[in-house]
Amino acid sequence: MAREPVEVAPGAVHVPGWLSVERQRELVGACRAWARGPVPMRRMVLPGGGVMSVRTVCLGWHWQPYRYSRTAGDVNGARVAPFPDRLADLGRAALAAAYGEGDEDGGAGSYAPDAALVNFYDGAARMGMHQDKEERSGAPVVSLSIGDSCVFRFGNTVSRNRPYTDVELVSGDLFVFGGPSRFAFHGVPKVFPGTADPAVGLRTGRLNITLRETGLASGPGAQRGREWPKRTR
Ligand SMILES: O=C(O)CCC(=O)C(=O)O
Ligand SMILES: [Fe+2]
Repeated sequence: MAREPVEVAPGAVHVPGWLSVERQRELVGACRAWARGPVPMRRMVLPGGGVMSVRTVCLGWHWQPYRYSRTAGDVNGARVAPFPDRLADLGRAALAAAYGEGDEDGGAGSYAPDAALVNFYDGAARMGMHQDKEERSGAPVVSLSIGDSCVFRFGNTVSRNRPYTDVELVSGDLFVFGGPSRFAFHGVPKVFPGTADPAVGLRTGRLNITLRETGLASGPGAQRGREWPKRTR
């Protein structure tokens, strides 16, 4: 059962226990398939040559530090898998759960995510404080967590330093950041290995799926990001 949403910062909402165990199992199965390709899940290489500890595969648009493209020039040159409609539906439901918004323009019903990053963390993986800022849309980011619990550090829009709030994200939790928090720094300083419920189908590790509106393509939904706060940085 979903517990009450908690507003961690203005526009940043944690909804514990939002995904049912069945839905989590389904997503774990889907992530296994997405991880195989056409662009395989891999550790991203940063422009300075460092290699991320998290493994990532993208849907809809390929993200590599620090831009989106349709093809994965940094992996195998293949075009990324299309963005699945059911993830867009899940994104709209997530926004409604976090913000309680309906079908009005700019509300949950008009959310049209077109890119997903699927991240896998083993027990030693971390993600440093960063902003999700390659999107041209100011629409919220929807984040779903499955498997091992972690510390999710949610900060401010000015720097990667304090003030920030550490939130424990548990399997099934939803976290949405939009509005004034859309371009806040955030990261994952710690994963707790072995804390996952085996019923979700992940023996070890943590999966995180973020849904984003890139604002990059023309077509339905492309202008909807205008309804959300414009990025300022
Ligand atoms: O793993 C998480 O909870 C956050 C992932 C994230 O920030 C990202 O993919 O940009
Ligand atoms: Fe992020």
